[in-house]
Amino acid sequence: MSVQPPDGAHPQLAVDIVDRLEWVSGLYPGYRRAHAKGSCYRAVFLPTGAAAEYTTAAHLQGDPVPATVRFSNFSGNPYIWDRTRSARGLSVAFHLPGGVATDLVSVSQPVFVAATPQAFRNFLEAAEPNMFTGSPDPEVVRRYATEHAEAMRGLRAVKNTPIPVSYATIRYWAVHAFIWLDKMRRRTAVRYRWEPEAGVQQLSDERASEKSPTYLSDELADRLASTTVAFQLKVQIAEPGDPTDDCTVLWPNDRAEITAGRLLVTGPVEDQAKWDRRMFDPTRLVPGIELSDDPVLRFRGQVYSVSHGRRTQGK
Ligand code: HEM
Repeated sequence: MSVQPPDGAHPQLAVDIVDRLEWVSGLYPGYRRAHAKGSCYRAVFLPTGAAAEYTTAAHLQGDPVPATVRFSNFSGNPYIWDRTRSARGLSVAFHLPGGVATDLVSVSQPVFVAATPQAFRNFLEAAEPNMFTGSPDPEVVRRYATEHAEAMRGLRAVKNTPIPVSYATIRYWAVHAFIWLDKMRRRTAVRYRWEPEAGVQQLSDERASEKSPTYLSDELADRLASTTVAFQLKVQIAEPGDPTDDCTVLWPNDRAEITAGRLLVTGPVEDQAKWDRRMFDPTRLVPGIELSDDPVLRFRGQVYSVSHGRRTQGK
């Protein structure tokens, strides 16, 4: 297992961004500074073997792999109502022999709102609540969007995020490009997506208004008692020239795609507190996978460590 070091470390920017996340969502000691509300579940990943042609990564070959997953809501507020229109997360830790793990962290939108860590810092500055109204100043947000045209697709995705029927009826994207390496060290750029086997299902505003503040975890408990919760791991294969360094840009729809495996969620973990403390880190990789040159991806491990450090010290 390796947590790949970033090319350029930005320790001060990571601290600045975590401070700003606290300002935008509020400070909740002991909780993640983003995706604070969530729960962890046992799971198993069943690889199809289709990825083995492109990567030697141990969890993508053929044998079933035990996994732990965490479903979450985007906000840093752990009490946020589930019927809020905002992104949801699906984080997966694949457990390999010898205590090794590799993580895949995904959200319910295909692109991000910033192409660089610095631009995301500027976005948070624009999203800061005005001290008199308690809400972001629409004029400041508009200015950010004008100055960062590349953010428009991500901002639109945030605005139109569906309110899901269930955590099990959402499509989740890992957003960034990753690099797969085969036995000959040949490199292929890929992007991951979890496709829900239950289909994508969302609530109308009227139906959502009837839902309880915790309906997503309640619904998942009921669903797991009576049926299987499953996702297929779809992997888009880049063609030469497809950008790997920009998580605000999609690759064309006609790129080849493989189904790398099936994730079956089986039930809640017994030790919820232990698993919730864990840091799910998109840069925790195994041989056969490398980080792409996406600066946001390379930065995430640093900023997650700052948040993890604070919350595990009860701050
Ligand atoms: C510069 C960009 C980003 C910043 C500053 C940021 C910040 C954070 C922070 C502080 C946490 C809490 C970490 C912890 O305490 O364990 C977090 C969690 C999370 N982030 Fe990000 N994030 C960024 C980009 C992204 C992107 C592009 C995605 C899309 C996949 C994403 C998805 C998630 C998810 C799903 C979680 C919850 C992980 C879990 O279940 O533990 N983030 N983020």
